[in-house]
Amino acid sequence: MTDLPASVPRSVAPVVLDHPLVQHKLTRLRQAATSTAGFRRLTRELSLLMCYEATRDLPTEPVEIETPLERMEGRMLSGKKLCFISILRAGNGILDGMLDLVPAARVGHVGLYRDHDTLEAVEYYMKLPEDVAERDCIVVDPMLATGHSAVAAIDRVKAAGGKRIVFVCLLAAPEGVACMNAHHPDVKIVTCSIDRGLNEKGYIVPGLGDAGDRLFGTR
Ligand SMILES: O=P(O)(O)OC[C@H]1O[C@H](OP(=O)(O)OP(=O)(O)O)[C@H](O)[C@@H]1O
Ligand SMILES: O=c1cc[nH]c(=O)[nH]1
Ligand SMILES: [Mg+2]
Repeated sequence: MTDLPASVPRSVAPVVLDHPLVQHKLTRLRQAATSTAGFRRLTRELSLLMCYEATRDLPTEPVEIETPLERMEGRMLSGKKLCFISILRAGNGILDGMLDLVPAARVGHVGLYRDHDTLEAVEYYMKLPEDVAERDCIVVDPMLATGHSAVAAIDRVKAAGGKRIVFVCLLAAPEGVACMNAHHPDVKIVTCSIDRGLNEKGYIVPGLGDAGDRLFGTR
């Protein structure tokens, strides 16, 4: 097989968090009997764990510090800055946990809803930090179903200059992963599970239902 030229982006394999804590919390999250409060708390806890993985490749630099006993060289995040981008509205459930870990990150919002009939993403709001081009971007949304919403959001982040992008979700469908790989093969997906597929209404199965409705108690 001939090697692709370096300019052609390749698909980055999705990272599935198979850690026991993640799987335990995800299973409780999926249960229909989990309350709105429980769903919100579990989403926040899972977000901390996903943030840990999504920030794995951030560069660090040596820093001289004094412990109470002696001088030493530690490491801290280098000058590169982070931007979290939440796909409204369910993305905000993940954003909260991410900001607990990186409180200084900038935040962008892309408002999209899925048209129930066409399953296409419809934009209703967008606000990104001006310097998004200089930041590492982590786009968050609990669900990657058809992939239309994530692809539309990342289209907009790239149009604004965003280059290094990771996409974080609780659940992905194989269809959504394929859609992302087709449109944004340079974007790494971090998820807690790749489920079996989509049902006739475009819901992830076995899934967890409508993430936005479960987070905000709107149904
Ligand atoms: O991959 P897709 O097929 O595009 O589906 C995933 C999208 O659907 C849900 O949003 P929804 O439209 O329900 O909006 P909400 O967050 O306001 O509930 C979910 O939070 C994703 O944004
Ligand atoms: O299963 C799904 C698919 C899209 N959006 C959701 O909230 N859940
Ligand atoms: Mg919804």
